[in-house]
Amino acid sequence: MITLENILVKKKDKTILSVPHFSLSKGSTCGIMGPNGAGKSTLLKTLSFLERPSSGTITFQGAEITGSVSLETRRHFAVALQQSLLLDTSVYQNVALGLKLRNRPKREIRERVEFWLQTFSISHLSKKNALQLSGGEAQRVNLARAMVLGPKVLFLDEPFSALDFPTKSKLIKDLKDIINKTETTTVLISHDLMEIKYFTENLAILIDGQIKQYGATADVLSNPNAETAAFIGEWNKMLY
Ligand SMILES: Nc1ncnc2c1ncn2[C@@H]1O[C@H](COP(=O)(O)OP(=O)(O)OP(=O)(O)O)[C@@H](O)[C@H]1O
Repeated sequence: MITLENILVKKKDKTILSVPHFSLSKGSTCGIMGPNGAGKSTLLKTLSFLERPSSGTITFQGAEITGSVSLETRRHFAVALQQSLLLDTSVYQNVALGLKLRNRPKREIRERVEFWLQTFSISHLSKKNALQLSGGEAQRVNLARAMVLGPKVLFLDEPFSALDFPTKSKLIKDLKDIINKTETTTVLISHDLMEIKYFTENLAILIDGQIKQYGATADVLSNPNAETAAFIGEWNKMLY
């Protein structure tokens, strides 16, 4: 789906991301874990074309993306962050906004918004102001707002980290079901091993701007290499 080759991202002459090769297969769920400042958000911004690398090649669905990214390509991606950044209007309008900006017909907007409000179990909040929601409700609206656009790739940067355990586990389960059904390729940055273990098929361990291990999540966690073990080792042993 997306391939990176010889990617370097430099900030103020310092290399903060160096990825010789990375590929994300269609319909997969990929976790990214690593210490604070390792470059996880930078990798996510590079994969989602929000930030252009200093050098290297990015391929999307077999076509190399050079120069500026077309609006059409950008529209295949959706990003949800830890902070839901909702607008001061109703839940319905927040979810409808992206479709309105794409000039979709009114009837289609209504049908799609209603479908996604229902799918995320937030239909009852439709008329409520989005700034008056709990953290869990706001994150559901945030994810509905992303999924209503029918993205091919969904990028999630710690979307569950501010939620309490029951709220988080219910949302993760619902989102996993949705992603499986829609076969949406998904990238999840998380610091939570349980989240990663439940949600992702593949896992990349990023340390000091480099991917130190990448493979099936179960393999990476059960057979960590020395660098992965030094990062997650004790925690992994305590939990599993
Ligand atoms: N605009 C910038 N200018 C200079 N340095 C930057 C800039 N953006 C990021 N960095 C640096 O790049 C490194 C990687 O940042 P990034 O946000 O990608 O890490 P991260 O793994 O997502 O961190 P965290 O887990 O704390 O969110 C950090 O050392 C950060 O300080």
